[in-house]
Amino acid sequence: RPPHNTTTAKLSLLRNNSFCQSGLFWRLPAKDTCPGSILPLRGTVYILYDVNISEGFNLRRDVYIRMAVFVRRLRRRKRFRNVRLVLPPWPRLYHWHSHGLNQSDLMWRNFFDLDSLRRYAPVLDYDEFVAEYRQFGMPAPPYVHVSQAFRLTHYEIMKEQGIFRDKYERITPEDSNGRRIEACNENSVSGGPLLQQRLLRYDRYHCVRFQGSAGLLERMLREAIDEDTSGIEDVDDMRVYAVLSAETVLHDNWGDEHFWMARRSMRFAKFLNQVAADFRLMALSTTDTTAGVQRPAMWELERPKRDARGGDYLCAHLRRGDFVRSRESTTPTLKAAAQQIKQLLRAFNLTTVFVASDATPYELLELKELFYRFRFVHFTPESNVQRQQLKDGGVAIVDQLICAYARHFVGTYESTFTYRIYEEREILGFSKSSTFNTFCKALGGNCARNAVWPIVWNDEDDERFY
Ligand SMILES: C[C@@H]1O[C@H](OP(=O)(O)OP(=O)(O)OC[C@H]2O[C@@H](n3cnc4c(=O)[nH]c(N)nc43)[C@H](O)[C@@H]2O)[C@@H](O)[C@H](O)[C@@H]1O
Repeated sequence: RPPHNTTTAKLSLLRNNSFCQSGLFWRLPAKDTCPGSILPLRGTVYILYDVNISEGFNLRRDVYIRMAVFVRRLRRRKRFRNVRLVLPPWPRLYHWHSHGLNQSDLMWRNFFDLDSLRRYAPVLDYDEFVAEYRQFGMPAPPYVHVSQAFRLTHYEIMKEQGIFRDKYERITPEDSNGRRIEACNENSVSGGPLLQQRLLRYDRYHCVRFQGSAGLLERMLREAIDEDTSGIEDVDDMRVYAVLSAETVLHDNWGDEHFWMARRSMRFAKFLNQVAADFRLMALSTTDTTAGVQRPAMWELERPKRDARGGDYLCAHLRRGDFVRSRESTTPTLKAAAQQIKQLLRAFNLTTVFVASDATPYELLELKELFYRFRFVHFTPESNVQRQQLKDGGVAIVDQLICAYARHFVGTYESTFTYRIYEEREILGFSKSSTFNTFCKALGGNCARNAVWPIVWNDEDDERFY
């Protein structure tokens, strides 16, 4: 796709612009010729981002946190006071196997409560962004003009004289031996398919070696804004930038109070919570009250607690799929997993196990047969209508929400799916011992355990941290 020429774009917009006839559409227009709704958008910087195409749902959630913490902080800077983070449409993910479902280009509101996200950081779903952007007077497609797109890639050698320094540099698509650097291929979707969006064009594409935390992105964006600014007359223009392979960016401070505030703001969409609550009630006789969990209407009202009891069931997250082959040495067989679950059920005097898994239906049947003296519960959508509504991503979230309310939880070694359940239980107020548990390869083995990253609270006004 050829880069779009900015000047041509500006001129054609000027000709067609029915809203803002007083000047270039992204400048502050005269009050009498433009809709009042766009005046507060003066100087907006829209940051679009996307993630490596092969990453799964739960790592993507972590990348969101890095970006959300970053833009919330960035808002403090004068040039970025109107910054917006544009949420990348979910492409069809590698793990979403179901057929007959519309699973590409999904908006975040299919999975998350956007109002809740927005009370932490200024975010827009992609279609909201396009609608907002069009108010600037874009009369016809392509509506969105990204002035610079940055495809991030790692440095080949991370340490200089043994030291890991924050740094970035724009590079050419070939290495010093003239070999093409695949990550720099402008037509590749490996950094995320964002630039393929039908209504979007970009002007300049940079391949960037990047090493450092989200704070370093500010420098990269400032440099871009400086390049795009010719003088006093366009210093406050609206700008759009895109960052691809944003998983390259590290957390400013992983696991601190900012991480946890952003994480707590990631409440799931209300209808997913309802499906999970109905299932917990009907299949597991569990309510918020009987489980003793905290879940105020707003995440800001949550407070530290450690006395959640959980429903009368144990939850096991048993990762199968690619883990069976790629992590063979740490992933238990079905039989070994069943042995470990049964030992835990006896230890906690429970009779019901809820299993969350990406196992095939055949594997699930095989597993169920190993629990003939216990109750084996697994969630599947109750109807085709519900399956269409939830999609594979929603089913996985319902699984997580059921595990989050269990008396005891055990998860899979090095699965981000398991880690997100740990976090949810930390927020809900469970004891660490009921949460941070990991399957071993075999019963009784001395095995590697997942890291324990407990929640960090700040119950005072968070403004003082900036
Ligand atoms: C090593 C890496 O691990 C990463 O997996 P990992 O961290 O477990 O976790 P995720 O990145 O979320 O990817 C696993 C995906 O598999 C499905 N899945 C896994 N467990 C369950 C479950 O209990 N219930 C349901 N309904 N679905 C499940 C779901 O679509 C989920 O997003 C992968 O994303 C990478 O591709 C790579 O394999």
